[in-house]
Parts: sequence; structure tokens; C-alpha cells
Amino acid sequence: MSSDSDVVISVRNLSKRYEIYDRPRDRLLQMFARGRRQFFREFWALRDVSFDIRRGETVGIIGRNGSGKSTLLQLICGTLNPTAGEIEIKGRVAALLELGAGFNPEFTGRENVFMAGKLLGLTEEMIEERFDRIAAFADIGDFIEQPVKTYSSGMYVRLAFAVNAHADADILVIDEALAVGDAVFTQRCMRFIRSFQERGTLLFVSHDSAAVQALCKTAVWLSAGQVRAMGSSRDVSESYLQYTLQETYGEEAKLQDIRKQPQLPDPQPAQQAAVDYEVRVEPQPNLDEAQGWKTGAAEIIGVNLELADGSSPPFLTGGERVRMRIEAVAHQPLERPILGFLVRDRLGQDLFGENTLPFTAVSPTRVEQGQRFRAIFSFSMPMLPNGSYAVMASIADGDLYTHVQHHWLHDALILNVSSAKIRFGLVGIPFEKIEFGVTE
Ligand SMILES: Nc1ncnc2c1ncn2[C@@H]1O[C@H](COP(=O)(O)OP(=O)(O)OP(=O)(O)O)[C@@H](O)[C@H]1O
Repeated sequence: MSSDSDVVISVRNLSKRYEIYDRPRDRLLQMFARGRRQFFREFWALRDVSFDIRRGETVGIIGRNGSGKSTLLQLICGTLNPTAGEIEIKGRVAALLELGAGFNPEFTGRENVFMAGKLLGLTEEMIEERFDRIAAFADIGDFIEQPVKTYSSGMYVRLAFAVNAHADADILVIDEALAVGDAVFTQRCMRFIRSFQERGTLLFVSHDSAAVQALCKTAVWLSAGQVRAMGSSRDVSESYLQYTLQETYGEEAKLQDIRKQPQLPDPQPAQQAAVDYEVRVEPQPNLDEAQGWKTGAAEIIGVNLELADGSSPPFLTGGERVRMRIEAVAHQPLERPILGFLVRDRLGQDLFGENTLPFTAVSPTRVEQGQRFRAIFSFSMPMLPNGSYAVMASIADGDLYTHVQHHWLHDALILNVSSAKIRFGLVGIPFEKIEFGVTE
């Protein structure tokens, strides 16, 4: 074990061997052979893995299918025993790993919350007291009283996540492959994960190196059961990406391509190309379901993303002039109300947004009790890559330095985006033309 008192997960020379039996009866024969003969093949899913994780660190584990990520996490969570090596954990671990683990399919959601909560170290009273919050987080309605075997995999994960999120864990272990919820639920989980990061240690497994870079400071790259690299998530993700590209296209192919490179063609006039990114942004109203909080002094009653002329087409394409319209009502007089919005991606990263301060700081507008008011933000719609986005909307009262938030909705509007051709960056911009030409 490391002598560093800040180390909360210490993994030393960890190895896990699976025994592979080609025929079911070999398993029986092995039992009777009592070690005198071997009827299985050995498969080392992890071999000699060592690293330390310190309190408060957020560590991503990346690697290809079968590289040993789940095995490592299960060993850390204690659901598997190592063949060799040691793991030392300081603190309470909550984990969202494989589906099926943890819940009893015959029991109802409610009963499973109590069972799982106790396994996570909570007392009956603690679970009782938190139950409503857990059920609200899972948001699976009356299914909470049904046996878990009747759940869809999405419902199952929602409930599992909800219990783990309320377990006061010191260490949270999450397999992103299980993030099978819808956009609203994913945003809820990401908000939880981000707030957890401020106080706890997070281990996050993903195939997606962009997600690891966005969430984690450090990354471990597992390859064929061994640590191939560990360091800043940016450096490790870049090496991993380079490696996977090389695996796909191959060093040889690259060399051949260069040798076979044809002569450059004769000078041509510059070619011009406007790009059709084939973006489809479908705004999905979510005001009635939105999560957030309010003081009661004012309320957001409408959030809409529409074309500049105020019409609402079934979808936007990016690049067009749009406006975000936020409607509100004052339940008490507000001296200097401020309305704002922020668009977040599935990982909870802030992409863009604005508030009315540039206007209200110069011309504060008092709003009386019962009056309605609104803000309209006009802009060119960026081109968003595939995925679901949440629009946060808020009302505050005051100025830049001192203001009170009165209503805050994390997901007042959802933007479902499918885009075939946005390949780079968090937000694309509409390129007007791309020129290419031979210059000499
Ligand atoms: N119970 C088992 N018996 C035999 N082999 C197993 C068992 N569990 C896992 N393995 C093997 O161990 C290797 C590592 O599996 P593991 O699930 O840890 O990989 P992974 O990196 O999590 O993969 P993925 O990204 O696909 O989830 C794989 O080759 C897998 O086939």
C-alpha cells in the first residue's frame, strides 16, 4: 500500500485469471481432479496492474473491448476476487457496473432500493428518509412498486443510478456503457457526477476518449489486461486514439499510400465548396418535466427556440438566424430581473448561452407582481454534433455582482440533434465556403 495518506485506491500487481472450459463437463471433471489435472484453458484478463488514485481525483479508464476494464472495476468494487495482487480501498464505494448485478429480479423496485441501500452501508432509517428523493431521481413512476424483472434495461439503470447517487459514497465507479437513459436522465446523471466530483473520487470507464477527456483529469489506458499508459487524460486519450487509428489503418498502409502518391495535378483554378452538414435539430419542450428549483418570487413559463421570424419549424439545420425566447411571470415585484439560458451537451459541458445583463445592467426594468415579461436572444444557430442537449433557463433579480436566483431549470428544453457530417469540436460553425487550389 502506498504510504501517501491521500491515496484512496491502491492497486498493486493485480492479476485476474479466468478459467475457460471448452465443454461443460470439463468443469465437473476439474472439481473431481482437485488440482491434479487441468481441464481448462487459462485466460489472463488482467496482468500485473499497479496504480494509485488519490482522494478527489477523477480517473478515466479507457481501452478497447475486452481489454479488462470491467474486470478491473469489479475487482475494485469487490464483486470479483483477484487471482494475485492487492487492492486497498479507503472509503465507501458506490458503483454502477454490469446490468443485472445488485438487484433481485423478483423483488419490487422499492424492496430493491432498501436491499441495495443496505449493501451500500445505509441504515433502514437513512433509506426511509431518502426514499422519495431516490424515487424522484429514478423517475420511473409506478414501476417502483413492480418487480424489477418487469423493467426495461433503461428503468433498471435509472433505479440503480438513483440508489448509488444517494449512498454518500466516497468513491463512485461508473461504466458509461450503461448510460442508457434518455436525454433528461443523462443530464440528471451528469449533474450528479459533476457535483460529486467536487467532493469525491470518481472512476469512469468509457470507450469514448472524448468523454474521458471532458470529465477526467487523469486516465489509465488498459490494453490486453495491462496498463499501457497512465497520465493526463488528454495525453493518454491522444495516444489511445493514435493507436486505434493505426490499428485500423495500419502502419504498412500508411507507408504504401505515400509511396503510391500520384504526381500533383497541373495547376487548377481554386475550387470552392459550401458544406452541407446535414444537421437536424429537433427542439423538444420539457418545461413540465424540467428539474430545478425556485424561490416562488418568479417563474419561467415558456422557453422556445424558434426561427428569427417567430415561427417554429419541426427542425432547424444550424446556420440559420434563430431566437431563444424565455417567457416569465413575477409573483412578487422584481427590481432588476435578469433572464438567461445556457446550452449543455450530454456530458454537462457548457457550450453557449447568454443572459439579459448586457441590456438590464444599462436599463434596469422593474416588473410588478403578476406581470409577465420575456427575453429574446437572437443569434445564428451553431451546428451541433449528434446527441442530446439541455437548455438551462433562469430568472434572477439584481446586478452582475449581487443577484438572487429565483427560478432555475436545468432542462427547460431538450435539443435532439442528428448530424451526419459534423466531425470536429463541441460546436460546429456554418462554414460559408472552403477553397482549395494549387498555387504554383
Ligand atoms: N467470467 C469470465 N470468464 C472468462 N473470460 C472472461 C470472463 N469475464 C471476462 N472475460 C474475458 O476477459 C477479458 C476482459 O473482459 P472485460 O469485460 O474486463 O473487458 P472490457 O475492457 O470491460 O470490455 P468491454 O469494453 O467490451 O466491456 C475479455 O476477453 C473477456 O472475454
